[in-house]
This record gives sequence, C-alpha cells and structure tokens, in this order.
Amino acid sequence: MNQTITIRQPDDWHIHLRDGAVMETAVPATAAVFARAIAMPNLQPPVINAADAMAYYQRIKSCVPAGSNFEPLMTLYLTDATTPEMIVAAKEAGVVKACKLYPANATTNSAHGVTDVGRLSETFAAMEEQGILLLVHGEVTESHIDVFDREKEFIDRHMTKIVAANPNLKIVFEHITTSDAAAFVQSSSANVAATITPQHLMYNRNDLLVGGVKPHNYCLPVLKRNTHQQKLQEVVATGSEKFFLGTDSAPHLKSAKESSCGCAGCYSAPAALELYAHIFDDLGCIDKLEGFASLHGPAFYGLPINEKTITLVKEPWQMPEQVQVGDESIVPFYAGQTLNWKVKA
Ligand SMILES: NC(=O)N[C@@H](CC(=O)O)C(=O)O
Ligand SMILES: [Zn+2]
Ligand SMILES: [Zn+2]
Repeated sequence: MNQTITIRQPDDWHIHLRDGAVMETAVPATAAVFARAIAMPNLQPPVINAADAMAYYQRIKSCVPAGSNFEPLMTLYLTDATTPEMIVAAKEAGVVKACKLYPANATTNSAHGVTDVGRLSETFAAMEEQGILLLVHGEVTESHIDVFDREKEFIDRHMTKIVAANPNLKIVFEHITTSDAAAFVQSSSANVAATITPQHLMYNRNDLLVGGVKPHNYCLPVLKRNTHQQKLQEVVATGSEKFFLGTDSAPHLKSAKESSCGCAGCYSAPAALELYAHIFDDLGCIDKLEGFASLHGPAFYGLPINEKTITLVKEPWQMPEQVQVGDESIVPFYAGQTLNWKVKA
C-alpha cells in the first residue's frame, strides 16, 4: 500500500489567475485542488477599485468548472491615488479581502504601483478599520541596489516603518525569499505573516544559473543563495502559524519566458499542492503540511477553515512538459520532472 495523507482542503493565498485564454487554463488548474485563492490584481490595466474587482471576480467565476465551489478572494492594486473611500467601497462590495502593494516597477505589471509608501498612511488606516489586509511585494526598485539585496533593503527602509506605523493592520509579506524576511516575520507581532512559494523552498539561485540559464525558474523576487533557502525550509518545518501557502503561480507563455528578455514568474498551479508535499516530505515535515496549506492562512485572514478534505498518495508521476493554451503553450514549473506525491482524484 502506498503511503497517503489526508488534510483539510487547502487555499492558495497568492496566485495570478490572469485574464482571457490563460485564465481559462489557470482557474480550473487551481480550482481542482484549492477551495479559495487570493487573486492578484496585476492585470493590464490593474484591478484598482471595487467595480474592477467585482468584474474580475465574475470573469474568474465564469471559468470555474461545474461542480466546483472554488471561490476567488479579490484584491485591489494600490496606486498613489487609492483613497480611504475606495477602501470603504471595496469592503462593501464583499469580495475584496486585501490590497496589494507593488512598489512601482518592482515586478510584472507593476508600472502603476506605489511610488511613495509614506503617502498612503490614510489608506492604510482605512484598511485597518475595515479589516482589509495589506499584501506586500517587498522589494526596492532603485537601479543601484543589487537585485539579490532588494528584499532586505525593502525591510530596512520600508517594511519596518509600515509595520510600526500600523500595528493593527494585518500584513502579509508575500513570497519571502531571504533569511532576513523570515526572521523579520518571526520577530514581528502576530499581525505580520508571510507566504512562501514552492520554488523558493525547493530551489536556490544555482538552480537558475548553473549549467545554463533556466528561464522557467526565473521569478521575482529572484531565487537567492542556498543559506536563504535553508532558512525558509527551517521556518516551515517549525510549523509556525506565521507562514502559509501562497504559490505565486504566475503563468507566462513559453514564448515570453524563453526570450532575450524573459518574463518573471513560475506556473506551479498544475501541481501546486504536490510540489509542497514533495518538499515537506523531503524535509521530513510532512506532518506540518496541513497547517501550512490549510489552517494558518484562514486563521490569519479570519476566515473559516474548509470543511472538505483532500488525500495525497505517495506515488511518483511526471509533470507534463507543456500545457496548451490555444495555439500557444506554457511550460509549467518542474516540467518533465518526477514528483513523489499525487492528489487522489
Ligand atoms: N512572481 C513573479 O515573478 N511574477 C508575478 C508578479 C509577482 O508576484 O511579483 C507575475 O505577475 O508574473
Ligand atoms: Zn510579487
Ligand atoms: Zn505574485
């Protein structure tokens, strides 16, 4: 008999579901396993107000396969022009759970992001009052700061201030990649948590750059040196409630990744939970998977845990080389490689 584990149905607290044809592929992939997902607002144009979020919610829902109860949890994209009134309207719309802070030009589709965090203090106060969470892409963007140092620099220059100025605001430090970010979250109040992606647990920058550049392992924040990876592995193995599942699954067409100026983002949705199970098992902490995937996120967001359960079987299978999207394709994260766990149908 193969080993199995049964856990509460998980949620994905950071995902890019995109729009149009890619969304038609990405939504069913996530809805197959996850009950809920925090849908990132970095569309073109971005989701900046309640009306945009409602419209995007409906577009996502229209891609949910029959029989699935999948619920997208919506986010607003903060700009320099986001007002407290917009936060109140977002809360009233009901579907918006959080606002996303992208420092301008930090990552994919962040050109409309925030140029001066200091000017958003009233907006943050409104979020605190309305119970809307703040989700942060934590990297500075100045050209003289080395790309590998941008997360640490963001903590020192901005994150410490945001946290200190808004003690009652729930803040998620998204897709953390460094020991600095992990330690910052560990030492912060219970209102500060973090998501961790499969790629940052599984890989370090050698997996991006040694033996030829691997464009499908390129995401932002970029993979760091192995000591950072080890710290991320350590914190998930502790079972701390401050860390939870956020894949940052970010599909880009193969042609856009395999290019002289390749896009950042790993499409992990086709095997998201299996990737984490594989990693946690390798780390000897499969017993911590349920907390990370299914319990800590709802607790932090103040939402109920899911009623259903899901079973994973220890049974090797191969990640497909490509996923077809119309005439084009997407190369999923871990393409062609063997995963040790499979979600039981
Ligand atoms: N993570 C990425 O590398 N890319 C994301 C944006 C983001 O989450 O920063 C995307 O939208 O493609
Ligand atoms: Zn990001
Ligand atoms: Zn992301």
